Amino acid sequence: AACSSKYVLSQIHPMWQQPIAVPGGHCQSPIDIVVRKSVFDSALKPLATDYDPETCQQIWNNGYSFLVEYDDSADKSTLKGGPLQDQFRLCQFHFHWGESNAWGSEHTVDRRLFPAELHLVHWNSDKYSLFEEAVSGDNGLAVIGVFLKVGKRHEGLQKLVDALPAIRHKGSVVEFTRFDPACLLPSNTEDYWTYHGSLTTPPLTESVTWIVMKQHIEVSHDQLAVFRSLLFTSAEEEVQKSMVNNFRVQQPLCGRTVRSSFT
Ligand SMILES: CCCCNCc1ccc(S(N)(=O)=O)cc1
Ligand SMILES: [Zn+2]
Repeated sequence: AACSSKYVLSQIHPMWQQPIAVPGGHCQSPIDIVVRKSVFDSALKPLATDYDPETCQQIWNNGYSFLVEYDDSADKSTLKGGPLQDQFRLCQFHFHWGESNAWGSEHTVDRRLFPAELHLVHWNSDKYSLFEEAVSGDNGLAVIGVFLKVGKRHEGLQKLVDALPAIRHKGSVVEFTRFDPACLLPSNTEDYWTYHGSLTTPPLTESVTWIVMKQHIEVSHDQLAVFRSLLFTSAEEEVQKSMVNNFRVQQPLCGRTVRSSFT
């Protein structure tokens, strides 16, 4: 399945701008990871993240999710190793979640749904000079996916949760500094699945090396409830819609192989 990275036209579903069908896309994301069909690859290395909290700049509501954005004008917060040959720069992270704890993740593992999923978005700074170029370029992006489960309170996440009421509406931005995203990674960063896919929201370009961590992180019910207090809508809109179920439906594998770094 040749994974092109050209822009693909997609039908936009009124509900959540949910692209439901993507003609011409054979490497779309997210997918269901069928564990027994994944192929162990001993050449896969542990992830090597090197994030500088000083590059953290702002947190904002873009009407799909909330994003924490990093200064990616230099190689200061980087990702290497894993399945990657090149060096990638962190540009942002965000989440996807459900209206209930029963669903919300984009990827699934043997059809198992998680209440939420974290995406750490990086672009290939060996090949490209801007995120916008890498978005539609081959081997342009690397996204780390981390599943969230409801359990004990995540102390590192709380600083981010406390900032959310200030960005309730679409388009709101507040300064957000000195946040180390490494605190959101699971303790085990050796075990992951990896496959070639796409962005899960427009432009849906097939430029992503996905790295989905096997180990989840835990957050409390109350922390996740604050995610759901965000709104899809801007302050001016008369009907306010709560920001929930901002995940894309699973896409066909189209013959792709999912590799695992563990047996
Ligand atoms: C050209 C401007 C694109 C902005 N948005 C990029 C984008 C979309 C989806 C994902 S995801 N959900 O696949 O990680 C990451 C980044
Ligand atoms: Zn995402």
